[in-house]
Amino acid sequence: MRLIQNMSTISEYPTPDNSSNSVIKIAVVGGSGVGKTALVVRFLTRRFIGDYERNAATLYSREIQVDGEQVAIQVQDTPGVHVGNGLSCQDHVTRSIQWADAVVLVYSVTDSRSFELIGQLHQQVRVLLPDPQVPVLLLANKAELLHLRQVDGQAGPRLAHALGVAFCEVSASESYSEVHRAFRLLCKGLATPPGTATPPTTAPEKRRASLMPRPKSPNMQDLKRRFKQALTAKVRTVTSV
Ligand SMILES: Nc1nc2c(ncn2[C@@H]2O[C@H](COP(=O)(O)OP(=O)(O)OP(=O)(O)O)[C@@H](O)[C@H]2O)c(=O)[nH]1
Repeated sequence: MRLIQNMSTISEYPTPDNSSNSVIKIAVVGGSGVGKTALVVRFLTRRFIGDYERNAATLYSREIQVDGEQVAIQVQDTPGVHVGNGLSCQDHVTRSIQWADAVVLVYSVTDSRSFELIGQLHQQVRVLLPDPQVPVLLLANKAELLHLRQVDGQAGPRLAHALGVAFCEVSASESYSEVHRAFRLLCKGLATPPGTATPPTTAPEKRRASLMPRPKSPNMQDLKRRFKQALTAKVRTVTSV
């Protein structure tokens, strides 16, 4: 991986529990050569760099603005997966997904096999991150290569709808704004509104949980009443024997 200015590459792999609670963690997964690195670099630096070595899993860190708020994000660019006996790179992908607050599933519109992988990858995401509130984005890349298109323009939105995830079609090479919009869409729901920042001691799971609807708090009076009723019923049963 060449050195990219204005962006810190932290390490090959994130340690799941030591990152700050105020960081949004995004895992980018998909088939090989679909443009994962190009997309991440485009999003974080605005630049398209066309030539990368094969990705061996790189974690990028950056601060971005989401709705006027400065948000720290970490993006895990994972190695491409292949279909064989199951998915290869399973371990890398598994660890990245487990670590993430949000997931981007990438395919290239010029590669139908990368599209066919999405179903399995999504299944893996839902097993590893069963909370339905975890944002997942299906991202179709290389949209400008019209003459090489293998995946129909309607197939992506249809699949996204069936999986219950967001969808964007972009070209990392042609458009920074499309890529930026797609990632922002993902970050939007995760950015903590001003004045409601969670204390840094809170575990990352708690922040995710805070996005879920809270169960109604139990009414103590009602609980006492129900407890009393249950006891009375038991006493009645015992005395009637
Ligand atoms: N024409 C075009 N080429 C792109 C686009 N995005 C990426 N590419 C090219 O696709 C190739 C693969 O891009 P990468 O970003 O390395 O893909 P990757 O998914 O990270 O690949 P792995 O490291 O093998 O997992 C490179 O030659 C990129 O220049 C795009 O939007 N349009």
